[in-house]
Amino acid sequence: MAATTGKSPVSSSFVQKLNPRTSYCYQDSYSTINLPRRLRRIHSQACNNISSSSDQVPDSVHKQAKAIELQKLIDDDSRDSSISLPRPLTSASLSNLATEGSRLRVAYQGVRGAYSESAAEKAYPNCEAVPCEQFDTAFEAVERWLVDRAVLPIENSLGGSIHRNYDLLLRHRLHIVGEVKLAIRHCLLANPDANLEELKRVLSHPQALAQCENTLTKLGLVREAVDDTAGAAKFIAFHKLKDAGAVASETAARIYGLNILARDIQDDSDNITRFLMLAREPIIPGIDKPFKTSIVFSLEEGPGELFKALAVFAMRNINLTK
Ligand SMILES: O=C(O)C(=O)C[C@]1(C(=O)O)C=C[C@@H](O)C=C1
Repeated sequence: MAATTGKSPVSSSFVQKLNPRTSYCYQDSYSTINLPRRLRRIHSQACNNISSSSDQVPDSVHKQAKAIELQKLIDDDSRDSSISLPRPLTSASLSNLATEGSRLRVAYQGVRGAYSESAAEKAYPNCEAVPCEQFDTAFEAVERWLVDRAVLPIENSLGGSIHRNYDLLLRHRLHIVGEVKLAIRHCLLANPDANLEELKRVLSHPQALAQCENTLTKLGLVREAVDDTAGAAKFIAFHKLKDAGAVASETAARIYGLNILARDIQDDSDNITRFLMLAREPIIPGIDKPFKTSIVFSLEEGPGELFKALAVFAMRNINLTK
């Protein structure tokens, strides 16, 4: 499918155009009547078939046939209780997916060479990382079954929590199924015919610019925020800019043919970003190993409300972490 080639970022308008009929079938059956997984799949096929019905046969005949077919499936399904519930991913099935070499498709925000792409590859070593223009597009790509997972940077050791991305988790209905920590080692990149003295400005993701605050101030460069680090590298390469550099990874330098003017320019050598892996279905925690569960809740205003809420965890010896 064009959206999964990994060559160019997926835009939200592109996601809209992709076979909306099939996607709606999945979505409708999932959210409104909560059909088991097997039925959901077949329900979408039924929708496709209806769309390609031949001209000679009256529509009512097709609809009746589909109704009978669907009723038979529901009857069959209710006889077999083992398949009558949606089947969430288990931790075992997840690790199989990663090691069997099946190419899991993982959406990330940015272009080739972004740190999120490296995070996707670290979490799922054999995956096909799918670049998306915006985070919303990456989420939507999972929700519409175009990809299997999305990657989301959530916290950085220097910059702290990425609040905008926490909000995205609330706006969408995806589940956190894993996390990876990635050491972020920023480079100052420039076109081969540019040199440090000529640089006046530097482009990058706002988080990356903030992580290199000291170095960039010392160099006296004007900061310009763009969507992702690799996008900045691509931009200065494409426009052959001589007065602008980019803060991005060594991988981005290689992909876009840029020179590395300085390495490890982040303010702290221990610069770690934590990324979440998101899926349509949750993992049901087992008892074989410790699991981390994320909870979001709000409280009434009042003395001791937070204390009382946190006591619920303390009394059950549950460790709280970020
Ligand atoms: O721009 C990128 O390359 C990203 O993957 C995004 C991002 C972020 O949002 O924090 C990821 C890691 C670094 O902390 C800097 C930028």
